[in-house]
Amino acid sequence: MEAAVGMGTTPVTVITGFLGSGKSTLLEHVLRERHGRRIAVIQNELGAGGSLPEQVSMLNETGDRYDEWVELPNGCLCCAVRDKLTIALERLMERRGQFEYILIETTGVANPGALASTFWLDDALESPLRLDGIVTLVDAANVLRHVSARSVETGQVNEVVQQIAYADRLILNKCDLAPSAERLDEVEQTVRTINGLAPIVRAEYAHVDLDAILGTSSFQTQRALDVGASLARARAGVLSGECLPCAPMEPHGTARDDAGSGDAHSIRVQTCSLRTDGRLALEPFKAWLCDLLWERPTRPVFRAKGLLHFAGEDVRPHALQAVHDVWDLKPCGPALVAADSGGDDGGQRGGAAPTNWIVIIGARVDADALGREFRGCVAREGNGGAGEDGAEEGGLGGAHDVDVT
Ligand SMILES: Nc1nc2c(ncn2[C@@H]2O[C@H](COP(=O)(O)OP(=O)(O)OP(=O)(O)O)[C@@H](O)[C@H]2O)c(=O)[nH]1
Repeated sequence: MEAAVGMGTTPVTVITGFLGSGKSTLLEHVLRERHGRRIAVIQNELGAGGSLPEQVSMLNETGDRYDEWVELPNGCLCCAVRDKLTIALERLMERRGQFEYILIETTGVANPGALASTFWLDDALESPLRLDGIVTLVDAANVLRHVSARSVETGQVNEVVQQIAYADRLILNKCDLAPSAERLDEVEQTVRTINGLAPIVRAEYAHVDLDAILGTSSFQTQRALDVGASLARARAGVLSGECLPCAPMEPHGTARDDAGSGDAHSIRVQTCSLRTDGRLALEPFKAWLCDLLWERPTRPVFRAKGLLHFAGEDVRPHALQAVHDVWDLKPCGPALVAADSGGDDGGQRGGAAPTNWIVIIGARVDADALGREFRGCVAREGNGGAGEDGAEEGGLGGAHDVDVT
């Protein structure tokens, strides 16, 4: 890794990539490695706006947490909360001596070009900060379907393509989920046609050599402007079918991001955050989840995360992670400490009823219906919840038709 910060500027690396591609996994890898740097992290997640994303992504099995964590409010960094990003960066700069590097994790639908411009458009940030590079995670298991999603009416370039096009470094992640080496080569070739310049590193669980992504001084303003111009021409149809094999998007058209900022995201991504108190019945919850992820093609779910509590022996909170049709459920953090009620508590073994959270990101999300269904999973007499065993040790998971097409 490059040793110098250079002329007193603090380098910033932007970590981007579509929903579930492995950004938080990379962040955890970076923060756990012995790299000798004090790193401040700015995290921006779509969804709850409360503490759920932080709990899910940053609590490990022993309940460790990281310091120097700045969480931005709900909304996307590239548009709705861009001003908040500027303020967060300015605040961090007041504590400059306490860290040497800044990492920004964007939402899965951010446009890194809009984000990068923050660094040359804001005078207050331009001199103390230096955008070192944009690192884009590419989900080897899902990227082909993402880049080929089409919208004949709009001809829009989608977020996945933008994120790949603007990258200074590309991580082809989730290589373990590719069905064959040939398919992986095909995925890499497709990525290469969108961005022919950025080095590509293949990875599993975002395990990469940090020298390949940090301190690379790889960001160039002129290249970012050129990429922006190419994408704009592709959007206008000029480059359709030439440089970017991607231009069109899904038939459900252009959508404004949830926060209604005025910056259009091309994928109609909607987010809903659900919560319910009590302990959930494991089997009904699993059945609902599988139905949600696998059986509703007209309302696809791209991503779900949750912090859940089940009835049964294992009273530890469980983190749910789902990306398209693959999901897993693992214990995270210590069990809630509460006095055992001793009697019939409707499956609330472990004492006071805990709160379950789930964030669902998808298309045509019907929050009311999902809320009812989620609440229906609370353990009670008759749905197998009260008194049944909880999640198995080591976690549960599911995969359905995991294909790269
Ligand atoms: N099999 C497999 N799973 C992975 C890999 N990398 C990450 N995951 C899993 O994929 C899920 C999503 O990973 P995250 O790191 O949370 O993805 P993200 O890009 O931060 O997600 P969003 O912030 O919601 O966009 C988690 O369950 C990870 O454990 C990988 O290389 N292989």
